[in-house]
Amino acid sequence: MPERTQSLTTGKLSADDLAAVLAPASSAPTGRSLSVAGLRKSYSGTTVVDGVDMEIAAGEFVTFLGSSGSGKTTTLMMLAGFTEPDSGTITVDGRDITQLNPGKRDFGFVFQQYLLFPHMTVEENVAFPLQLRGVAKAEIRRRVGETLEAAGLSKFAGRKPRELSGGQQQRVALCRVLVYRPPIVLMDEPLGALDKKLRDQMQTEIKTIQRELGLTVIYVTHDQEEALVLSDRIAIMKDGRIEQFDTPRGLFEHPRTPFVADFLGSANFLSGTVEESTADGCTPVRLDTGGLLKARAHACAPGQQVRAAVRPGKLRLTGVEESCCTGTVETAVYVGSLTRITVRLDGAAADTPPLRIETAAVPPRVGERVCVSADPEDVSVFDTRDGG
Ligand SMILES: Nc1ncnc2c1ncn2[C@@H]1O[C@H](COP(=O)(O)OP(=O)(O)OP(=O)(O)O)[C@@H](O)[C@H]1O
Repeated sequence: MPERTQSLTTGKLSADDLAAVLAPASSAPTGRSLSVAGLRKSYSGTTVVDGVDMEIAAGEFVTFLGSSGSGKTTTLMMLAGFTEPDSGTITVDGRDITQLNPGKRDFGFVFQQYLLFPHMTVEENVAFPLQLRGVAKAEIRRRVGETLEAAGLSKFAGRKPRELSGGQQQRVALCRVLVYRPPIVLMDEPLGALDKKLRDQMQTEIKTIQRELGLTVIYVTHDQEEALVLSDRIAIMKDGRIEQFDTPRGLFEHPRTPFVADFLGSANFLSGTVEESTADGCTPVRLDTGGLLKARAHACAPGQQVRAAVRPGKLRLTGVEESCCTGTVETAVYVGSLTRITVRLDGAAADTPPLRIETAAVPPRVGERVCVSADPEDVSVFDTRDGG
């Protein structure tokens, strides 16, 4: 059965179909590059966006990820032109658009609230942006028809938004943006109101459409998994600043701050003092508890107070080696594909949290003596003076 027929019979959006319908004749990416420099915003004397700088390439999928109140939406609203920055510049393909009103920017927007016009049918909603742009009636009919068909929404064309499910409404909202092929699409928690299963499905669809059309997408979420699935790069935001702007792998494997190490996934933090570097180029850290943990090469001097960070899945339970830390297993909980273990290191103060370890190997028993180590490449070191 051809894919399009399949998508219609299942009633699901076929991302490939939608991309094929909307793709421009040329194979060049439709997305534009975006550059942000020194973006700031305060409300009543409180700075909520504090000097955001970033370069986003044409066709890139970039996500702002951070906890509530970290300034994600305010930054997005400044890019959109709905919020005026106190200072800073925004350029698209080298053209300064900082003072341009939102309508003139020609960006596409998809929000958590679908913001469909309730008095208009699905068809009228999707046609609206083309009417605004003065597209000829016959062309509007053709494009709207094709877009709705590809999205598996043709049979709902005459319905009002209130007669659709949440997922269907969000698909209409997506169609309404993609129908006019904006060079940059801004999305603020667009899947936030959908249940987990639908969210997972729509993530894949959004990613396929973005990639195939070469759209530049800037996305806001506080859902880590969603950010990892969708993004080429993620900007981790904290207190109005970008803590790190990097690929998902870069953030996971080379976090530049303790906040990033702990925010994405989670990390064990161990205080210690740097010892003389060894011939293998690693940074040995003598933990306050007494054990030795080797970290990857890091610019720090012997005697420096640091915190070493290592993810639960990267700690190994081994026999006694030179660079390991001994301790006792406190808990071991089987959770399906792996076992979550906590280990109290010898010498650890009673009020320090135990080490968290995840292993797919046969787990030790509670009360068993173990030796904990890690590949130095998986151990990050942060200077305590930098909040580490
Ligand atoms: N119009 C406004 N007037 C006053 N304060 C505001 C305004 N808009 C946002 N803020 C404040 O700015 C800070 C950042 O808000 P913003 O909505 O950008 O955060 P966010 O990271 O998107 O959070 P969330 O995930 O909860 O949406 C918050 O403390 C918020 O209360």
